[in-house]
Amino acid sequence: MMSNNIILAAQSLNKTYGSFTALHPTTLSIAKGEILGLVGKNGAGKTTLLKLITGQCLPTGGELTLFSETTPEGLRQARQRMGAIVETPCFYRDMTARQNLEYYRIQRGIPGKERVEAALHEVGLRDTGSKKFRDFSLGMKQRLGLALALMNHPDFLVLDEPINGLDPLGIVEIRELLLTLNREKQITMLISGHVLAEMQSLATTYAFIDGGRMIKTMTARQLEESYGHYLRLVVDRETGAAALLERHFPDIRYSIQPDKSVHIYNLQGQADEVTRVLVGNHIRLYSLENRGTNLEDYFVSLVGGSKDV
Ligand SMILES: Nc1ncnc2c1ncn2[C@@H]1O[C@H](COP(=O)(O)OP(=O)(O)OP(=O)(O)O)[C@@H](O)[C@H]1O
Repeated sequence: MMSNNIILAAQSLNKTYGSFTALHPTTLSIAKGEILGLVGKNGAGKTTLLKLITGQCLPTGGELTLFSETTPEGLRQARQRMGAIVETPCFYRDMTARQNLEYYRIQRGIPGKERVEAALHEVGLRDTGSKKFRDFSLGMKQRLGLALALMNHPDFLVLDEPINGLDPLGIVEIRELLLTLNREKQITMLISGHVLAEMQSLATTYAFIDGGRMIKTMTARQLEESYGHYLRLVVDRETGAAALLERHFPDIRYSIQPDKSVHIYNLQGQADEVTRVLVGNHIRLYSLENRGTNLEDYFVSLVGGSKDV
């Protein structure tokens, strides 16, 4: 009997097109509340896996369990609890955000006109008024797709490359929005992407796929540790500095090296704050540097070849 905590379980799930294997037998599970980042280069098989999950294509073999359901009828019902954007939804260029969502609400038989308003509110598009879809920025288009996926109050969101093509600000906005949905509405997520760094601070678990094969899964913490990025500090009193930092950053993970330098594994984005705390407390800071491999280089070391195709 599968735990209720498991939203999705794939067991040797695979897909071939004639003699071509788009997805080799894949085993994967997603627990409630998780944000799984499915990372792979173009053509790696991400969309194929997502389509098998959403029911947009049928597996050649293996088993899929969604919300503890495995039969075709059970899966159909389980998918009612999902929201997905796999392949960009076809919105009407000459209609507004509201008109587009209302169209799909009726098409999909989702009861309650207020769902449109609520979904627009959730993605921050309530004030787009009479602006037509054709005049939307890419970020707004992604948000509208997300609003569509949210209209049926899903417990599980499946999003194919929601961050692809966005500018840095757009990336931050979508990431914040997805994190809010995950935290406030406890929506479990499966998100694909081909740039590992864009998934950072979003995914709680990573699954790396290449050439149709799932090559590795790891938690965000394991990723952080294994790609070996850290802040290296050299100070006059290393143990005093460490104790001080522990008080200011309760989640800090560090080690003191034989050469007395301090390596901090999880505060890369807070180097200024670390400096301020040390200097403000009369610790002499001789040097502070960001060290280690770049995240995308680590990705290439996992999957091989160029960073992108
Ligand atoms: N209907 C199909 N018939 C034959 N081959 C297909 C079909 N759909 C996908 N493929 C092939 O399966 C492989 C995996 O494709 P998939 O779309 O899953 O990759 P992806 O990782 O999502 O890449 P992208 O980011 O480009 O969408 C590709 O080589 C693709 O050409």
